[in-house]
Amino acid sequence: MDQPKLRVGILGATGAVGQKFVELLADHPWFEISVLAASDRSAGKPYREAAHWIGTRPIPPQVADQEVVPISTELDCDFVFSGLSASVAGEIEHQLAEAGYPVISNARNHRMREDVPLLIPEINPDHTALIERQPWRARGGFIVTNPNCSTVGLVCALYPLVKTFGVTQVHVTTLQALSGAGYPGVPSLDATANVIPFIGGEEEKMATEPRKILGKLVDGRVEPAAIQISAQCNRVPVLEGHLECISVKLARAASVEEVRAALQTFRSPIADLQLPTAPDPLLQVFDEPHFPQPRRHAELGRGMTVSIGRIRPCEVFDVKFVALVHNTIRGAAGGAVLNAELLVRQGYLKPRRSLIVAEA
Ligand SMILES: NC(=O)C1=CN([C@@H]2O[C@H](COP(=O)(O)OP(=O)(O)OC[C@H]3O[C@@H](n4cnc5c(N)ncnc54)[C@H](OP(=O)(O)O)[C@@H]3O)[C@@H](O)[C@H]2O)C=CC1
Ligand SMILES: N[C@@H](CC(=O)OP(=O)(O)O)C(=O)O
Repeated sequence: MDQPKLRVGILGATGAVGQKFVELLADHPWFEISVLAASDRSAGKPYREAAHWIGTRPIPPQVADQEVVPISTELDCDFVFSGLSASVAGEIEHQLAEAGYPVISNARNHRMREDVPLLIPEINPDHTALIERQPWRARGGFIVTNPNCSTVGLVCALYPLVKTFGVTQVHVTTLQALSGAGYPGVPSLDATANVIPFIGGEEEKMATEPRKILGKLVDGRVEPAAIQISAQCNRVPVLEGHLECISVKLARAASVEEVRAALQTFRSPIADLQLPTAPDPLLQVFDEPHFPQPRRHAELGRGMTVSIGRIRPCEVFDVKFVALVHNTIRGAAGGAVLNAELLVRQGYLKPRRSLIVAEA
């Protein structure tokens, strides 16, 4: 890109997802970190003191001593990424959009709002048109969200089948990593050598979010896809990577080989946009019967690839397989960064100063 880097703020920069944003944005070719914002507990401290750093690489040196600031409507940046706790994200993101900031959010609060895109660039890049219906648009502000981490893996795996054969019913059972619960997350006495068969709100999100993402944009509104989804969600003692066992009823009959071919040959509609964070290919299909595995494959495509394996006939529906998604990269910070890259290419993200000058 032949223009200066856009200056970004990270809301919730000290949290588990905020730290992933810091890692992914430290050397980003289009964006530079300008603001690190968190709660009053962290404000005023250097980032290395405020964040309990859980990354496996050191804190990027350019932000280690940067002061964490409180969240306000006068942040010195062109747009913000939100990795805020859902307990506060709804109100804060709303205020920032109202103040004219584009908000690229990872939190659940605004995902199902009618005028907010629930975006996976490889699946529904056209849904960004919803931005034009948002009440904050005239002042330059808007909100775009990315889906729940398990939803992302499910929808990426389903999309080629939806396009090629149609899908009517889905049953999915998840095995979700501990990092999905943030830090410090699940108590060690619950998590160690154990499985917890409940993640609050997760099954409801998996049943509803895919219908919006796979929905069609008609007269500026999303008509949800008519797919029935039943989800069962479990927390397992894995660090990163949600594994999902998926059974699918197709709208028209297809052999396992046809299903495999649809997944293997899927080409993303944004493949030619050369977005820095987009994986190529989006889907990695394994033939080995014991793949994909979280420890071995979650990092594929720098954590942005969705891996698929064990494609076989289903005795109840038509076909079943396993999918793996990196929950804090593709399912969280990396997904949001890719959303922002698409918004740059579509002309929605620009230097904020130029908008303010144009308004004056
Ligand atoms: N972990 C994951 O895999 C995924 C998480 N998400 C979502 O991403 C968001 C962040 O999750 P995660 O990083 O795990 O959560 P954490 O609890 O680790 O981090 C929460 C962040 O929010 C900040 N915060 C909390 N209260 C306030 C407040 N009153 N004002 C300003 N900032 C505040 C915290 O700042 P401070 O440190 O100062 O308290 C911290 O930076 C959540 O909405 C979560 O649901 C989505 C998909 C996947
Ligand atoms: N619930 C997810 C993480 C999460 O916070 O999801 P959401 O952003 O949809 O609330 C997990 O535990 O793995």
